[in-house]
Amino acid sequence: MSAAPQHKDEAPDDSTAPPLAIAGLEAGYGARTVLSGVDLRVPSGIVTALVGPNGAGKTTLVRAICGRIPPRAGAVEVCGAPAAEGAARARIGLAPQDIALYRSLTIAENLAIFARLAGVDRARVPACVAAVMARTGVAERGGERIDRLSGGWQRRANVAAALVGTPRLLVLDEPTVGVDAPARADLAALVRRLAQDGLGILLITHDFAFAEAVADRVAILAGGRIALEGPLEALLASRFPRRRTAQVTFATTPTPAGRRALEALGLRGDGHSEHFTGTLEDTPEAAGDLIAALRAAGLSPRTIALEAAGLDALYEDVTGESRR
Ligand SMILES: Nc1ncnc2c1ncn2[C@@H]1O[C@H](COP(=O)(O)OP(=O)(O)OP(=O)(O)O)[C@@H](O)[C@H]1O
Repeated sequence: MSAAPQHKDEAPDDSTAPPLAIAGLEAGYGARTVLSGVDLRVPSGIVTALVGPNGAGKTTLVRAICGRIPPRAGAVEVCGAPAAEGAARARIGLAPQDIALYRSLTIAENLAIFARLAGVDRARVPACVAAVMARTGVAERGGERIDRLSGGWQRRANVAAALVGTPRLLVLDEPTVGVDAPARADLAALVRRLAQDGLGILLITHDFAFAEAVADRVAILAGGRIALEGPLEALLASRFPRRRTAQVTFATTPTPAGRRALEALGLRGDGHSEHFTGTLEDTPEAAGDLIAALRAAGLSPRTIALEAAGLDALYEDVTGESRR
């Protein structure tokens, strides 16, 4: 990361401190407590994916990180500074879920505005814009209006805007919304590159495939705290040793009796869907045994897949919510 101060608010930070350190955070609104003891650390060069059910408090956590709501207890530090302080805010780049760009302006024009807002000296704005465009790979579209760009390019531009102040912590809030498959791969490569550059990255997402593709670590927010955190592979190995995820789909929603039979086999759906998931012992007979058990229950699935357990299995195990 560039160490040269680029703008007036850029206070020197404690470069040995992690980009983000949250300890015992309690936060909420009025009488409502949303976060009740969140501990989370995002080191430099690491992508941490934060997942959690709707309403778990992910947005509230982002607000606390950006210093927009004060901790009721505990601490949120960005590069060693309390989140409410200017030195912390100057070190955070937030790419919000809603694209935060002027739609009728070009990428370069947007970045120039954000650079000025971040306090970059007028004379240094063109160099800053060029550097950010090169870093995020948007230079080839720099002269195009935001509203003429695809979802993928808009998301990239949104990330570029978050980087104009040379942050050490990048917060990506649902960066794959509206992005098609090829552009998702490009976005994943960009996120990995930014982490390799040394940024600490907090990725808030419902897109588990993207999280699995880019994250070094995952954190599951549930019940007001981080219920589980660590490298995905290690978490899977400890939670599901020799387990496989079973995905079973039906042409139509099974009857209540069929659903009860599926539940007895350890397969859960969301109540309305044709998709059921569960985890099974990873044995050579697992597939055959499952097919036989489904037949015995009078169920004829359209597809059956046995996969290595992934983030969705972990999420379901921790939150009790099915992702399918
Ligand atoms: N400004 C607010 N005032 C009062 N309550 C709020 C406010 N913002 C959020 N909440 C409540 O706090 C809880 C957590 O909301 P939050 O938006 O942080 O969850 P989330 O995990 O981001 O959800 P989603 O995945 O649906 O975006 C919810 O019950 C929500 O209704």
